[in-house]
Amino acid sequence: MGNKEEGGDVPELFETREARFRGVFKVFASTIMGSICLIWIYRLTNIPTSSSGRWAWIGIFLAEVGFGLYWIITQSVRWSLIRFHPFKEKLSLRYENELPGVDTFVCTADPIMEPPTLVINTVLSAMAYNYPPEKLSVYVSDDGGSEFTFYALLEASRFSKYWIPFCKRFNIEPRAPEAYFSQQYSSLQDSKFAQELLAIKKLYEEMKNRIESAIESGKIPDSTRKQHKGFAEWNFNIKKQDHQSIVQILIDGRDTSAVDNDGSRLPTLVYVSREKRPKWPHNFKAGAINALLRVSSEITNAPLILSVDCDMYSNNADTIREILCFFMDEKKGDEFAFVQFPQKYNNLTKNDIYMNNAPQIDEVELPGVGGYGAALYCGTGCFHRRESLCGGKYSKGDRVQWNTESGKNAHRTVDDLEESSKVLASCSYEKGTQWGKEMGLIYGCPVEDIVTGLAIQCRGWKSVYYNPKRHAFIGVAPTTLEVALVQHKRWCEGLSQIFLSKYCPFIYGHGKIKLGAQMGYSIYLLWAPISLPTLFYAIVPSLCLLNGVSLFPEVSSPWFLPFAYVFVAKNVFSVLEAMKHGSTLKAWWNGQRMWLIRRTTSYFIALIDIIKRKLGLSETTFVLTDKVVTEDVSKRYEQEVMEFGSSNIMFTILATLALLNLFTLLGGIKKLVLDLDSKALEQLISQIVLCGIIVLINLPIYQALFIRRDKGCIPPSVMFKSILLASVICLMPIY
Ligand SMILES: O=c1ccn([C@@H]2O[C@H](COP(=O)(O)OP(=O)(O)O[C@H]3O[C@H](CO)[C@@H](O)[C@H](O)[C@H]3O)[C@@H](O)[C@H]2O)c(=O)[nH]1
Ligand SMILES: [Mn+2]
Repeated sequence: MGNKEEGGDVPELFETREARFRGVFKVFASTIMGSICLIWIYRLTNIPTSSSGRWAWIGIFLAEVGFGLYWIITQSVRWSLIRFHPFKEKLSLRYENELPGVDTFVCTADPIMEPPTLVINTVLSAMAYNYPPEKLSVYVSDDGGSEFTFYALLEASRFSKYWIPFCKRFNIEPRAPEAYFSQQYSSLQDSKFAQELLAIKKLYEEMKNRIESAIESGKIPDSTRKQHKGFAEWNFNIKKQDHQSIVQILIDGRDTSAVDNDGSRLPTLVYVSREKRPKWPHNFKAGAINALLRVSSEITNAPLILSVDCDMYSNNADTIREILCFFMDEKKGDEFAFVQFPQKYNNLTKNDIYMNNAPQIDEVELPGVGGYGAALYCGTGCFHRRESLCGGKYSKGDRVQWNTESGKNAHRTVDDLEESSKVLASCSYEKGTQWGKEMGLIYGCPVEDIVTGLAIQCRGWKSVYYNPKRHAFIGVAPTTLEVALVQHKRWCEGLSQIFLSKYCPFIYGHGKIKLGAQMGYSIYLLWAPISLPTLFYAIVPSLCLLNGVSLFPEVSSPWFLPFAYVFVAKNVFSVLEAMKHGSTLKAWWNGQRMWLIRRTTSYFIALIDIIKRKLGLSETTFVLTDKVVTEDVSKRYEQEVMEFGSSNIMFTILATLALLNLFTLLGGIKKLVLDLDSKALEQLISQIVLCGIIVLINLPIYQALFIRRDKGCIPPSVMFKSILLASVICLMPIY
C-alpha cells in the first residue's frame, strides 16, 4: 500500500504545465487592444455630419464596440493555459487495493436516432475498462422507453462474457466492438489472436443481426421474450412519453457466480427507464441523469460517476486510472469536483466542413478556463465526484473516504433492489425536493451541463480539463448542416439563458470563481448577442458599397492602419493557432465559413427565441442530435459537400446574405468602373474587400443554389425566397 501513511512529502500523482510564450502573447494582445481603441476613437471623432450614412456609421461603431468587448472577453483564457499530466503508475503502486467504485451513466433517448447497437457499443466499452470489474457499474438511462434498447442491452450482457476477457487477454483498444473491428490489425500473424478475433467478430455480427432484425420486424420474437422477466414491463402499452418506471438489473455485480468466460467477475449492468407522464415535465437529459443518480445510489452508490452520451464510447481502457490521479492526489485531489475530457469524433473529414472539431476551443479556450480551476462541465466524457453532483459543498480539510463499499445491500435480492429503485425513478418522487435546484443537474436549461458545472464551482469546488494525447472518448459528430446548426441553436439558447438568469457568472460567480473564469464562461454565454454585430457587418457595409457610401478610412489615411492591423493580425494569429493544433488551411477556411453561418443563423434565431421566451411565448425544448444518416447523405459528407436539402428558415437567411453580398459586390464594382473615380475607389476599397471575402466564403452556397442538382442542394423554394429578399434589401436606402 505504499507510503501514504508516512504523510508529509508524498510525491504528487499529477503535474501541471503552463503553456509557453504567454509573455509574447500578452504583448501581441496589447497591440491589438491598442488598435481597437484607435478604431473606436476614429469612429467617434468622424461621425458624418450629413444625413447620408450617418446612422450606418453609428451602427458600425456599435458593432465594433461589440466585437471589441467580445474580443477582450476571449483573452482571459489565453493567459492561463494549463495542461494536466497524471502519473498512473504511481497510483497503482499506492492505491491498487483501495480503488473506488465507478458508476457509469449512459443516456439514450430514441431508438431510431440513437440505434441500440450504438448504445451497446458505448456500454461494452465502459464495461471493459482496465479496472476491477466488481467496482464498475454501468447504468443505461433510456428516455425512449424502448423494448429494443432493453433487448440490445440483454444481448450485450451476454456478449460481454466473451468480449471483456478478449479485450483483457490481448489488451486491445478501443474496447467498443464496432470501432475495434473497423480498424486495421497489426498482429494477425499471431495465430491464436487471429483465431479468437474471427470468433469474437462472428459472435458480434450475429448479435448485431439479431438486434437489427428484431428492430426491422418491429417486434421481439416470443422465444426471446421468454428469456428474461424484464420484457414483461412492455406487456402494457408503453409510449415514449407515457409509461411506468422500469429498472432491470441485467448483471448483478455482487453475484460471485456472475462471471465471464475466463471466470472473472462482471461489472453490474442496469437498465433504467424513468417514469414519464404527459402532465409531468421530464426535464430532458437533466431529469434522466438525476433519476440515475438516485437509482445508482440505491444499488451501488459508487463515489465516482462517469457520464457519457450514448454515442461516446471509451477509447482508452486506462482512463479511470488516469483521472483517479487527480481525485486521489494527497495535496490537491480533495478539491476537485469533476474531470472533463474534450469531445472528440470519429466521423470527421479531412477539412472538417462543419467545424465539428474546433482546435481553438478544445486546445486553447477550454484548457484556458481550466487554468482558472473552473473547467466547464460539457455533459459527456466527464467524471464527477458523486458528492459534488448531489449538492455537496466543498470544505477544506474534509478528507474523502474513497473505498466506501459498505456492503449495505449484501442481503437484498435483485427484485428488492429493483422495486425500491423504481420509486426513485418515478415522476412524483422529485416533487417538493431540491432535485433540479440544489441537487443533481439543474433544470430548465437546455445546456444543463454548463449551468450545473458553474453551480458546482460556486459551491467551492475546482475542476480539471484533461486533454490527453490518446482521446479518451469518441462520439458521432453531426454530418449535415441542418443538424449542426440546430445543435448550435440549442446550445446558444441555453447558454444565453444562463447569462440572463441568476446564474450569470459575473453575479453568481462573483467572489466564488476567478474573474478570468467568469470571462471564460462568457465566451460561450454571449454567443447570441454577438450575432447582431456580425449580421450588421455582413449587410450594411455591402449596402453602403452599392450606394457609394464610404464607411472606412481611405487607404492613404493613417486611420486605415489600425483597421488593417486588426484584420490581418487577428486572422494570421487564428490561422497559426489552428494549424499549430493540426488543422489544415482549408479546415480553417471552412471554420471561418461555419463561424459566419452559425452567428448569422443559429445564434440569431436563438436570440429571437430567447426574447420570445422572456415574453412568455415559447418553452424550453431539446432537439435531439440525429446520429444516423442515409447513405446518400453520408457520401456527400465524405466528399465534403455541404448538405442543405431542407427548407429550414436558417437556410433562407444564409442564402439571402450570400446573394445580397454577391449583388452588392457586382453593383458596387460596376459603379466604380463606370465612374472611374480613383478617389471613390480609395474610399470604398475596404468595403469591396470585405464584401469580396464574404462572397468567397459563400462559394459553396452559390453552388448549392444554382449549380448542384443533388438531393442536398438548396431547394428552389428557398432559392426564390432568398433572391426576393436579397433584392428587396438592395433597394433599401442608406441613412
Ligand atoms: O430528453 C432527453 C434528451 C437527450 N438525452 C440524451 O442526452 C444526450 C445528448 O443529446 P444529443 O442529442 O446527442 O445532444 P448533443 O448536442 O450532441 O449533446 C451535447 O450537448 C448537450 C447539452 O445541450 C449535453 O447534454 C450533451 O452531453 C452534449 O454532448 C444523448 O445521449 C441523449 O440520449 C436524454 O437522455 N433525454
Ligand atoms: Mn451528441
